[in-house]
Amino acid sequence: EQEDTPITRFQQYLRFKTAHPNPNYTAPVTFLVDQARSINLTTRTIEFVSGKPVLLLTWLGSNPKLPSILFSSHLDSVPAEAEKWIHPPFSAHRTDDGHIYARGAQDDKCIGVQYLESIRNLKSRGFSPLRTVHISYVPEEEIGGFDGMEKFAASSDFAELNVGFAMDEGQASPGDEFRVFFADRTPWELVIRAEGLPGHGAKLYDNGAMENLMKSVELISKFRETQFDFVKAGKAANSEVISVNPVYLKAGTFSKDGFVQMNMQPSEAEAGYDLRLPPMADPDLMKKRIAEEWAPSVRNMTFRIKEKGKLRDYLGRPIMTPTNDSNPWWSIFKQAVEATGGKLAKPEILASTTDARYIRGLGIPLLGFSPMINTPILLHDHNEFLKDTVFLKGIEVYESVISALSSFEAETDQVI
Ligand code: MET
Ligand SMILES: [Zn+2]
Ligand SMILES: [Zn+2]
Repeated sequence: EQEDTPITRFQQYLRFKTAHPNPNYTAPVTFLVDQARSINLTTRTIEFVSGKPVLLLTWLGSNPKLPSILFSSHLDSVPAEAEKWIHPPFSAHRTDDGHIYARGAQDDKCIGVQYLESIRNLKSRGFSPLRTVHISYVPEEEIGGFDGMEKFAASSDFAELNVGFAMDEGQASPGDEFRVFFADRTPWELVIRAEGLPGHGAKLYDNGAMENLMKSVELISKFRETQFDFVKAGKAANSEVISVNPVYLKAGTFSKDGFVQMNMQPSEAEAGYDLRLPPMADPDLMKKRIAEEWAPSVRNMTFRIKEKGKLRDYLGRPIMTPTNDSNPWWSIFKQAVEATGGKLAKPEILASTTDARYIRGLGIPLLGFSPMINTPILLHDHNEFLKDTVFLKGIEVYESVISALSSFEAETDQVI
């Protein structure tokens, strides 16, 4: 018979095949509901979009009138190329030295289970919260959160939770200080496209689609380099500059079965980019540069931007959570981490993007935090793993954080 411990429960959760493009949401939700019931949390599943459940767990506080605390994580994962891993990505294989390999081990199934395990421990010690504690498990984060947190955060169900402070995923720390994030960069999907006359493969002529696309690709690479130079010179963190990385190229005279006519210069060419803007960036300036330099109509070019989030909240402020004494939640959080013997690194902007932006966008303070120290940053990489001891330490950290935050007495009705 298999033992039932925090580690085996983590492994069980890791084994659900939650990778896009076909994440299994049913099985992990059933598992989490069982776990939640075993420690007497109330459970509720809301489907804003059919087949894409949001699971909400609640631990009622003794003063439910006070604003509540929300801990969130996402159910889904990015794909994994199984054959390139040393252990299958949904095996949750645990090596003799305690490394647990799985897609999602760091991003972000660890926190999903740690929230529950820490509440299990707090309950067994007889702790009861003053403020209500909610835990949410949301779908679709890895493809933008549109059918997940975006809809949940905009719903009356969410408003009724009266959330005063929230936490969501962060990132591993290779050093021995925990990392904490007060803002995310905003993602844009950028597609630039060129059209031109097709031509014989042997002909030199101007304004072909490929020619024009390649010119833009070069310009974008140069811009990328200038941003990266700031990072390399130590003048800015990765997350403080604008990143623009090519993710696909599409051109060529192809037949349906993949045959390419090598002596044709094609009439259409397209490139896709992942572009991320830090909260202080000027989106209009970026759009101007794209329109005038990267996809100018004089070179027969067009572009599309899909903005997967806003840079400003409803009051027009950059979407950021204060990490100083003006934010009492920050001080409580910091002390709670330090009470476990942990140290916090200087708060950062997250280079990638999480569902946090939808909650911060409502004016609710939120910190991104995944308690993993002395751990290489492996999210979205091959061989993602988390060490068992690091996972267990994280449970202890959340016990401290959840008990401290949920015991905070002051009314905090003002928007921070
Ligand atoms: C692009 S929306 C966010 C999806 C994912 N978390 C990322 O940062 O890429
Ligand atoms: Zn994530
Ligand atoms: Zn991710």
